[in-house]
Amino acid sequence: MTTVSTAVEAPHGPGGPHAAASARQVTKAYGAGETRVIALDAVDVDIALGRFTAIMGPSGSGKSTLMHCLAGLDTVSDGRIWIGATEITGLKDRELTRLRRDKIGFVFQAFNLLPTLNALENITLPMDIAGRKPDRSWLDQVVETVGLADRLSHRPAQLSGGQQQRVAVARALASRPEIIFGDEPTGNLDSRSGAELLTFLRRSVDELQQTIVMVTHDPVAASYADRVLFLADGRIVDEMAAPTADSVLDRMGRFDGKRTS
Ligand SMILES: Nc1ncnc2c1ncn2[C@@H]1O[C@H](COP(=O)(O)OP(=O)(O)OP(=O)(O)O)[C@@H](O)[C@H]1O
Repeated sequence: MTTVSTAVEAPHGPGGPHAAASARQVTKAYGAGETRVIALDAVDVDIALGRFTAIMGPSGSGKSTLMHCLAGLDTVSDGRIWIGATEITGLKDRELTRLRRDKIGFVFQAFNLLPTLNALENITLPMDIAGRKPDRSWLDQVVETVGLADRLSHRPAQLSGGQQQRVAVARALASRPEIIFGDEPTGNLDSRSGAELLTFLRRSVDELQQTIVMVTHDPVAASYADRVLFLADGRIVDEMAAPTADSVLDRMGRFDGKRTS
């Protein structure tokens, strides 16, 4: 671990120039007294820039909590978090909202598309709301990458679940966020649509240099990542580079007596 910089304006966070996000000694506790739960226990992690990272672990191990804290959707009880060079712990609500809007993309299980807008309008909606003009050539590249070029004028109801989720991914990619967080983004998809979506996420990393962090229970989904972080009881207990579905399944099997979904 490198020395933790205290300057908010530092050119990079404590993980160095190749970290898109970093956590240092992050603890998250819910409740108080006898019902107090330590969801994250002094977690240190760096999320590699331009890479695809999966977060796995048994149910209740703290995966969603870690992702929500890294993405500034939840506050930490202790410790510090950076997105790129910007420390987000301690930011005021308004600054955090702006940072999330400008630097972070989200893909959740629910697609959250507006039914009255077509695919293209849904993709550009967050930028329209922010008053930003989409970069046309980038948008074309994103639409091409996620394979939606011939579906742009369709409304969500005219698209399959997999296509709707691809619109949600394109929406996350459109503003070129520094980092995209996905919470079980393939959770509601059949296996074919899920595989398609994971291929698109992989391509956005390989071809568009996107940084992606994805929480998943599925070893096949995790095998699309460059690196898997394994959480247990609120701590990162292991990690794996170049994962395969079998190697991830094998590692998950060693969480003795714990449910994995
Ligand atoms: N809002 C909350 N209030 C109280 N406890 C919470 C809250 N959110 C999470 N927890 C607890 O924190 C721990 C970690 O939860 P978290 O949702 O991060 O786990 P997870 O690994 O994502 O689980 P799953 O795989 O089941 O989605 C669990 O013990 C959970 O019960």
